[in-house]
Amino acid sequence: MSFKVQPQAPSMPNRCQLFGPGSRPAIFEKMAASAADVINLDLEDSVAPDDKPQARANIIEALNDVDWGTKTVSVRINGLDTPYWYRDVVEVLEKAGDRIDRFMIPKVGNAGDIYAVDALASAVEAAMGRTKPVRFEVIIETAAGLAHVEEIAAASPRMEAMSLGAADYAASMGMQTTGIGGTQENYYMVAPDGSHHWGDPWVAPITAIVAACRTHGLLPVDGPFGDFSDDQGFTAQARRSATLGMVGKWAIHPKQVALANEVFTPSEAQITEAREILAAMEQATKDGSGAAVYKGRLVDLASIRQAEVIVKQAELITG
Ligand SMILES: C[C@@H](C(=O)SCCNC(=O)CCNC(=O)[C@H](O)C(C)(C)COP(=O)(O)OP(=O)(O)OC[C@H]1O[C@@H](n2cnc3c(N)ncnc32)[C@H](O)[C@@H]1OP(=O)(O)O)[C@H](O)C(=O)O
Ligand SMILES: [Mg+2]
Repeated sequence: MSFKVQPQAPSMPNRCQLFGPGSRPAIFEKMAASAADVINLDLEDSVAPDDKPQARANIIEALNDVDWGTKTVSVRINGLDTPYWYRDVVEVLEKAGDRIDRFMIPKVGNAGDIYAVDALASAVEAAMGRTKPVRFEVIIETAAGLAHVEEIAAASPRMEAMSLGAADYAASMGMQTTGIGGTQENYYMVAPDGSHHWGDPWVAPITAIVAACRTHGLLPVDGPFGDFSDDQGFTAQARRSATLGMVGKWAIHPKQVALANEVFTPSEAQITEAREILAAMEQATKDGSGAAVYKGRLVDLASIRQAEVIVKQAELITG
């Protein structure tokens, strides 16, 4: 371990982030009634330019009037290359009351983008006498965002979570794809027998995001999976992300919420195994040993840390 101890990510459930366009207020109550841990009310790419002012007004009304229960509520503002984002920040913070928890900042390219939103949010909060600072989550979805992922993670004490936006990321990187996340038809290896084996083109940005988040104590989150008719594909993508250290995934349709919650909630079998490993290591420690054999395989002090990840995830969900 480095002399600098790795900070803990915020202790909050973040298994599923359900999105809905701010221009579609009829679904807000349904979003609030869903089993998602986080709600993302969108002002960015799911809202047409002419609808932005009305979407802002809808979101402000919903933040004041809808019962969001214990969910984390986040508003995705427009990108810093647009004329909309400053009004998103100012109007929402001036009028939305205390029920807003996070701003999601899309297409961040460097720490300066976070600084700009931080400065504006700080000024509005001071002017309004707001005592609850809004927290930030960002989307890594450009080449610049990936290149500067660590400085972005460290950019502000407001930072809480970071997601991969597979569609914009693919566009920015010039990837030859049209699908949003998951298996991409042309990303395959050919085995000696000529059969095709598909690889995961998202593993590099996911790993970079997880490393930046873990270094700076943020929650790493997998973004959208566009084909909401493909449950198997969603679950496979979510399982890969969970295996690589992400804590949750977006849902762009309500049917994806249960799928995400299932993957990012440790199963009974995973929890039992983790507890058995901890028990085996407790016995090993009593016996004066730093290692033990569990089900025919080595477990040691690192296994304690691995098992504790799963036990802590389970405890976070059950409270
Ligand atoms: C890719 C980049 C992104 O920006 S992703 C995030 C932005 N996108 C969105 O926010 C889209 C969110 N989803 C939707 O708008 C809709 O779900 C839809 C358009 C995809 C489908 O809506 P539709 O009404 O046609 O779907 P139905 O199957 O008919 O709905 C069934 C039922 O559920 C209700 N519903 C629909 N959507 C939602 C929702 N989001 N939340 C809650 N409830 C919802 C709907 O009203 C129906 O209700 P019922 O009639 O049964 O009562 C990213 O940035 C990148 O770059 O990667
Ligand atoms: Mg995007």
